[in-house]
Amino acid sequence: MTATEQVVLDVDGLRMRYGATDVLQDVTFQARHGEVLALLGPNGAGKTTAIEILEGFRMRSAGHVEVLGADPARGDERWRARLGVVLQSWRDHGKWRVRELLAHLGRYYAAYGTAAIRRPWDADELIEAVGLTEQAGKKIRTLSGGQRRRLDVAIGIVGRPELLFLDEPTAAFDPQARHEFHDLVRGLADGHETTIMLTTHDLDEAEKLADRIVVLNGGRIIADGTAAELARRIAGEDEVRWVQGGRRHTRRTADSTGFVRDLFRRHDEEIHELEVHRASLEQTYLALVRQAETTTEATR
Ligand SMILES: Nc1ncnc2c1ncn2[C@@H]1O[C@H](COP(=O)(O)OP(=O)(O)OP(=O)(O)O)[C@@H](O)[C@H]1O
Repeated sequence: MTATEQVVLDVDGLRMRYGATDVLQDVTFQARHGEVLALLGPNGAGKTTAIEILEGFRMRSAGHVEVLGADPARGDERWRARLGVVLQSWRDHGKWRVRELLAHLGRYYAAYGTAAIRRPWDADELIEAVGLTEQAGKKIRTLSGGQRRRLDVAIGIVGRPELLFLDEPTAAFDPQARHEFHDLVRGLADGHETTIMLTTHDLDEAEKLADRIVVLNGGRIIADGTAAELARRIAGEDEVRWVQGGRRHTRRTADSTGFVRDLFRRHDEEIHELEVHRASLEQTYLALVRQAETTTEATR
């Protein structure tokens, strides 16, 4: 098995029940090594509950869950050192300086380094990777909201996690910080082969970052696939536009990649201004949730 085929997260028939209410029912999905998976869903859908179960912070009611080869309910320190978690903003240690705190927290991971993964991440390299070089010597309480969030991410990855959980990572970011953060996350997945599971309400972010999208609604998975696959489920077809011989053409197709490949094979340099449009993830997501809610109401 190659590294990229390796299943890092394996969830099968997960159920979580509070009293008489199931807040997660029959949740089944997997994530493979180096994948970025976005978990989407309306408020109260069960995202935080699911993630806390995967992180080993909450006991499930039923189902099979395997994270980095272990049951999170029984994960030991060595297992935990391979996970990274970015939750709310780091509010403690306001008097600590950025480099000092990261070097301090990093020391915990030194015992868990392997031949393949040197732990922890060198504090200065990490600070540069998250774009805090100018703030390295500053006290944490003097950082802006966006800088503090970058520090949260740095704290989450200082142990070079193999699997990283990000809970609404860019909620307080300005557009530039968001853009840089997206590059950082893609770099972690592509360059460092970190598997990432993130929750977000920002559908542009999910579309940009995620290799795969899982949509939860009312505790059940209502969709699982790439943004393009989900869009096709709803919209059915992509729209391809191009200019050929001075004329504008438009075609709807369920296989835009195959259509474009064929178009170039047949007409090659005659093709100009090619565009492929598919339903935005936002349109798709809203349609999926609406569809799921209509079905639930009909079966009530
Ligand atoms: N300890 C608890 N006891 C009882 N019910 C709970 C508990 N924790 C969460 N719930 C319920 O479980 C459901 C799922 O909550 P959860 O926080 O997982 O949703 P979410 O998708 O993360 O929502 P949001 O987008 O608002 O953060 C909600 O109806 C919530 O009220």
